[in-house]
Amino acid sequence: MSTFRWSLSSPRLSLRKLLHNYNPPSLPHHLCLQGGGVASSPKMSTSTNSDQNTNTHFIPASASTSMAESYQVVPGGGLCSSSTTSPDEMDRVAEQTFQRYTISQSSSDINARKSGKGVAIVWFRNDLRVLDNEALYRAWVSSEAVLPLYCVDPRLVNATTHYFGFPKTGAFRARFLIECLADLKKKLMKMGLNLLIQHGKPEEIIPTLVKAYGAHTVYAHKETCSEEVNVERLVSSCLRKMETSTNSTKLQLVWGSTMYHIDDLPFNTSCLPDVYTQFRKSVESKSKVRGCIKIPSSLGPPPSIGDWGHVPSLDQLGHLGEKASSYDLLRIYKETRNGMLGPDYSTKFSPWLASGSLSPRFIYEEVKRYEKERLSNDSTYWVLFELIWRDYFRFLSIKYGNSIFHLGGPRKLKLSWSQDQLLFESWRDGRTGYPLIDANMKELSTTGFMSNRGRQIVCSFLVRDMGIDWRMGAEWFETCLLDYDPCSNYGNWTYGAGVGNDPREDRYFSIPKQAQTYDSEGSYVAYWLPELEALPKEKRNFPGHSYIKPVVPLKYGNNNKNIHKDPALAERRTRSQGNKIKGYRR
Ligand SMILES: Cc1cc2nc3c(=O)[nH]c(=O)nc-3n(C[C@H](O)[C@H](O)[C@H](O)COP(=O)(O)OP(=O)(O)OC[C@H]3O[C@@H](n4cnc5c(N)ncnc54)[C@H](O)[C@@H]3O)c2cc1C
Ligand SMILES: Nc1ncnc2c1ncn2[C@@H]1O[C@H](COP(=O)(O)OP(=O)(O)OP(=O)(O)O)[C@@H](O)[C@H]1O
Repeated sequence: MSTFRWSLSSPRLSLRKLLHNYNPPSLPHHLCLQGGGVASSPKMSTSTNSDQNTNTHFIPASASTSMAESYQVVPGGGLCSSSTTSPDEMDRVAEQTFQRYTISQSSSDINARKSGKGVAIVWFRNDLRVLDNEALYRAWVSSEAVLPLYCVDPRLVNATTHYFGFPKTGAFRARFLIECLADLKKKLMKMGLNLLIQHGKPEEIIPTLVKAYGAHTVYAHKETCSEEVNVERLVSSCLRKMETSTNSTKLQLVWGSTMYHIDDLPFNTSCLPDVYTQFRKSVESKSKVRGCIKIPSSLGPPPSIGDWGHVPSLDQLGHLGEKASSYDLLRIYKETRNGMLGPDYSTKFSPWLASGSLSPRFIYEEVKRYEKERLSNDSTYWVLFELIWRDYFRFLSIKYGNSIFHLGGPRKLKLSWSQDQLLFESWRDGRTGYPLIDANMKELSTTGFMSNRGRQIVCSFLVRDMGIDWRMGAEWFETCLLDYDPCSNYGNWTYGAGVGNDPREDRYFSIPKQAQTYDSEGSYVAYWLPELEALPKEKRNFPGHSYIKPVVPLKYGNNNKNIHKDPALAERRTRSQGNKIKGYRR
């Protein structure tokens, strides 16, 4: 069988370590696009020690490297067509992808489009890509010289989450960001530009640059959540303050984070359907996904800059010495996507989508190409189906504003919740006594990733079995996730906590049932909890006295016999159960 694999072109990234952590020999090798190019972004490197910031790697002794080597997110995007893609091959696929999504300088109409004068700044945010980047394209069209800029904003990297004070950006995502920036810089240089990296607040840096280079416009991608929108407002207002009778510089915000463009929705976002299926059916039948923006392959020269700055190091992002620590898969994605173990069950596109290194429209075009050139089935469609979820949560964040971050959620429900620190910590650290929960939480803190199935299960357990304030879980995810995106994270948490737009009233995930269905042989739990490996397969998820005693009983379950006997914890548990019962009486 010919085999193909997903190949994002993406950052040389710590996700490699993540994948390194996966990969028991029994992994199903099946998830992949074929035929060339699934992404256009930074690349995932095979080299763990390839830059000076990468001196700390998490590679568990038990992990074999072969799978990690074989599951590479390919530079330049593209779906590779071999089971052992070499770096050379990946570079070739990346180059082909780049050609496909750019316009050659010799193309006849290319210069006809470029009419602008002076300097335009591109302020990169969560759009760390060159392909399908409308802000970059518009800046090029409207100027003689483009100045690409990234601001290392202390509010993102050296800050804490809103309510519970966890680190705002954990070590894995910080490392991922570094790799995305390094890759973006390299790509821009290849196109005759560079990336100016400055440390500080955009509202302070941008006006200074505008003044120094006489920039007439600042282009950036529009965000939707209040923290990011506030920064947009501050930048705009600082630019307005600089305005003189001869000089006015505008901040031009461009939409580019979703597969369906906001202007192509068949409704205003204030009337967005609250139920996902209605949203999906409506956009599928009435909207069209726009083509990717094709950008010239050469964009330079940039304005003359003395010091372009360096890609930040991990310690500059507040993580001194911390551990950050080919196959034809697309055709069977629908059957595998609920898996938990290994690199191949799902696409792993999310970190690149969240950093904007990868555009969802790019995936759309590549899936369509795969369908045309190879095959089209439920699985190929299902990737788009999942991407519509991502769009849905992004548009919901516009409709519901800050309520997605509030305890009562978009439905403004007044439920009572526990903030029991001990229970929360047992969840966070993977010590609840339920192997499926503990394995997932260990995977999260060790790699910065967790499967969608795992996220739903641990969310349900925290809010429904422990009765804990869902925002504690959401903020912990905000700290840890490589693919943290405020809309998808808080959207899914409000949904899972029953304060969002879920038409189902009590979305309870029964752990025994989930374990039997998705980890029937206990391979996943044994991978993350090696102490369970020696048990018979059918016992690994139900280890009884061979494992930590469960810290709470299940809401629907009869495992109360074996509950933790620590009286303080038991007392707290009773309280939190009380809260929970009260909380769920609607
Ligand atoms: C409690 C909870 C929190 C989550 N937080 C985030 C988050 O911060 N960032 C994030 O990108 N996703 C989040 N998700 C959604 C989902 O779990 C991840 O997108 C997915 O697991 C990423 O793996 P993948 O790229 O292999 O996904 P695949 O299964 O291959 O799906 C392809 C793409 O579809 C999109 N997608 C799939 N499922 C969802 C979903 N439920 N909601 C939104 N988009 C989806 C993602 O962009 C994903 O990359 C969360 C889900 C839950 C239940
Ligand atoms: N990108 C983001 N990531 C995480 N949290 C965010 C993001 N954007 C906004 N928030 C959250 O949104 C909330 C906004 O809080 P803020 O105090 O500004 O307003 P509020 O009083 O909560 O809301 P409102 O003004 O709508 O009543 C905070 O919980 C903040 O953390």
